[in-house]
Amino acid sequence: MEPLRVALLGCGVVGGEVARLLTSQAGELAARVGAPLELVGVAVRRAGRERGELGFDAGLLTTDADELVTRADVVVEVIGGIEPARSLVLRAMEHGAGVVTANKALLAADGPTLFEAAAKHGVDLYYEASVAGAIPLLRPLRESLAGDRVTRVLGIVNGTTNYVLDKMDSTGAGFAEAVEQAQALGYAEADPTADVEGFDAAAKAAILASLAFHTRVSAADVHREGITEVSAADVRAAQQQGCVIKLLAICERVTAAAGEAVSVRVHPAMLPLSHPLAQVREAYNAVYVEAEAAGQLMFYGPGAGGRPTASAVLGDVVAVARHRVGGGRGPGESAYAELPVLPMSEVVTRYHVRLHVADRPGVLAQVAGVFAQHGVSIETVQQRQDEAGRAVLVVVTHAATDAALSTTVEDLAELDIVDSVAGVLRVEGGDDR
Ligand SMILES: NC(=O)C1=CN([C@@H]2O[C@H](COP(=O)(O)OP(=O)(O)OC[C@H]3O[C@@H](n4cnc5c(N)ncnc54)[C@H](O)[C@@H]3O)[C@@H](O)[C@H]2O)C=CC1
Ligand SMILES: N[C@@H](CC=O)C(=O)O
Ligand code: NA
Repeated sequence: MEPLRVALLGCGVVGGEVARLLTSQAGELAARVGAPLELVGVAVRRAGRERGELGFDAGLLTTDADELVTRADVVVEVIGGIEPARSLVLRAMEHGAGVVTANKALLAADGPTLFEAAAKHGVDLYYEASVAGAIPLLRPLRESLAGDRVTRVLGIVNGTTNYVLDKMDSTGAGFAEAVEQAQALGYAEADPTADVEGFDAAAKAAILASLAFHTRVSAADVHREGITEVSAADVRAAQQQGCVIKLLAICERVTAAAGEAVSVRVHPAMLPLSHPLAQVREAYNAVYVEAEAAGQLMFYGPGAGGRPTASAVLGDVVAVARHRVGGGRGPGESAYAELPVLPMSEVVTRYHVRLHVADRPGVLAQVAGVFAQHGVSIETVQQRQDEAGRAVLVVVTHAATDAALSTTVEDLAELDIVDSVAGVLRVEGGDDR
């Protein structure tokens, strides 16, 4: 059988490992595909850079990615970002190549353009590595659950922020120090702002919601909050409550006034220690998928890092290559449901509110009154003293709309007896969620 030509775009953390695995496992991959996979070129940004041990012939390096994509059967895009990745992927498809990408930013920004191009040119588009690294998650959603009705996807989908929050919680590490460690371990994006500000998780949430609900959801549709506002005091407050703070991606099918809709959000949230997601450490990811017939499924594993991510990329390369050998194509875009995306203000959540208050009679009644005015029911209230001897009131609410909760907090801040709102965090994983 003629070899299948594989072109690799990008040779960084993920690309370097993809090249190594393609070369070191060549024999087994050929047996699984039914034809050898021949690495025909590796596009890099700069020629002549010191790259250490490559694991493949240095003569394959090229700075002409435009040319490389015209002479491949399978193009692997692991450059990241929107351009030139998008133009290269589209050019590869025009020239008849199947595409494998790990690029969630591109898929969440302009997925429909890529799917339409793949359909037009009759080629595959696979992207398992784009969400939750090595964990097989997109293929289960695209294929295994295609006969079911998914109602909810909830999980930790960013390794860097989970690593940072875990280190802050377990070792008391500072935020900046933990981010640097995550970068050194190859978990963070080229610009770690994408991780800590929640952009990476929001892109992944958009991809998950699109697949789960057969609806186009882009990154711009996702309510996004990162972890930069999470303080050491928040982490301690969560611990006092028997909780941890995690950055969660939550995609839900909801019934709104106007009919069925989806809500898609990424934000830090307190989770009780008894919740399985609370036990997810370091850069691991874990995602719950709830479907009407299947019930609750959980996917867990390494969500970031060069080698685990390369595993998912290689799995996709094998899938595309098998189609080239045996015929057939992977699933295309499924967006027939066209459900509207619910604004965050209408989403139902719970809050944990920490207030620095005057320590005198009547304070509790005034605070409770503000919650009542907004129709927000209180689950628990505790008063304690912080390290500086100030009175701290900790209120945990029942579920209410996000709009009601945020106006409640605004009005609390206006009360004379409230010195400051010390922290506000959403709470997930309780009995009513
Ligand atoms: N690192 C990880 O844990 C994971 C990364 N990903 C995704 O994989 C992709 C790659 O990520 P990393 O390997 O971590 O990034 P990286 O920054 O280590 O590698 C990207 C490489 O592409 C090169 N590049 C930039 N422009 C180029 C161009 N025009 N032509 C050729 N090469 C060019 C850069 O010089 C760099 O070496 C991104 O889309 C990222 O979001 C997905 C899952 C996990
Ligand atoms: N930067 C990302 C890499 C994987 O997608 C993360 O930290 O999860
Ligand atoms: Na994955």
